Amino acid sequence: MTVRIGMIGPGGMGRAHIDRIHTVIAGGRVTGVSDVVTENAAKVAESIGGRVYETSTALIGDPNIDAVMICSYGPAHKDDVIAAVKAGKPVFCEKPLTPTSGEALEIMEVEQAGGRKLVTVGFMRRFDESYRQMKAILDSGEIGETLIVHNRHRNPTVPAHYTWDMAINDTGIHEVDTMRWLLGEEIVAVRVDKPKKTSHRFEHLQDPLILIMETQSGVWIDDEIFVNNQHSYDIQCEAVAETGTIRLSDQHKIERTGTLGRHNALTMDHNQRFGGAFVTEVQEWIDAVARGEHTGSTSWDGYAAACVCDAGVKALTEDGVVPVRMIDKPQFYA
Ligand SMILES: NC(=O)C1=CN([C@@H]2O[C@H](COP(=O)(O)OP(=O)(O)OC[C@H]3O[C@@H](n4cnc5c(N)ncnc54)[C@H](O)[C@@H]3O)[C@@H](O)[C@H]2O)C=CC1
Ligand SMILES: O=C1[C@@H](O)[C@H](O)[C@@H](O)[C@H](O)[C@H]1O
Repeated sequence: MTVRIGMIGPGGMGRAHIDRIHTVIAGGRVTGVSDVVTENAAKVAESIGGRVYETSTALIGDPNIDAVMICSYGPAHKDDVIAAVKAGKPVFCEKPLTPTSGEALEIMEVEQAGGRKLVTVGFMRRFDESYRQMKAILDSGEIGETLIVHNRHRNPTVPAHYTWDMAINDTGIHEVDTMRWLLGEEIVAVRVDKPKKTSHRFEHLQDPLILIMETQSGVWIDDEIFVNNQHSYDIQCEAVAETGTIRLSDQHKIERTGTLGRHNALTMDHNQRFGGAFVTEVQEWIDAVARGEHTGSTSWDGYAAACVCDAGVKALTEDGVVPVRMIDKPQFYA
């Protein structure tokens, strides 16, 4: 069976997923697209020999679409995720599930009422080989309890429409989810430290910033978020445990040695750095859809991450520690 996928919002991320699905991933094909910019939808549909839909509602409602992939921007996710769930279709939604926790709660309510887990959130770092190796070592207990985790999330630049809160709920949300998964516990409190701002790019951003998080058991996490570093997509993570530390190694693909010394080729974007993780993530989703099962992060994960981000966004405008508020995990997501 080939899973017929309808893609909503084939921009940069959506087109990269289409390319993966049509070249290296087995078992699926994007057969329809919709976009608020209809010319974009038409162009992408033509390039893949697929159908263009006037609206996402029409795409979701078409019985010839088996599953839905949402790659529009965060604030547009909720309505389409809910429509797909109501139509009983598996839906892969790029991160963030929603920028705020209230919207994610609405999704969970509709999903639970339908009685089937249908929503998968695109937190791809869970599928990255190097993060997986870190987690396996920490879970084995061989270096004791984890005490501190240091993270760095750096981008060369971000577009002008990147709003002030996105440093937390669009960028930092990757570390929020990865830390919940890596440590297997919830984050209970956050603080944002605000260093001197870069003179490059946008006045409306606090860039860089340091997001400080604390987990239920007291693990202390820091995350430097710097989205206009002008040089590379630089993701770092180091876990400090009782008798050892583990960190992601440098993510360069090659190293050249010559008269000018030794040089790394740094990754410049998410597709270069996490290409392998995206392939594994989307392959597992398509396989699960074909079997009629759920896989990957749930709406609960999208909700829990959004709760931490809500507190982080508040902490961006206030001094001091902000507690994270979330409901108890429903049995449905256990
Ligand atoms: N996992 C990762 O590392 C990454 C994830 N993303 C996520 O992917 C999503 C898309 O990001 P990009 O592709 O970078 O953005 P983009 O701006 O390149 O593409 C978004 C597309 O969605 C369309 N769109 C916007 N609102 C819509 C609506 N209501 N209905 C239908 N189409 C709509 C736009 O016209 C555009 O074609 C975001 O949720 C973003 O956070 C983006 C980059 C990396
Ligand atoms: O998800 C992503 C973008 O949406 C986000 O805006 C960037 O900051 C991240 O590095 C990238 O992985």
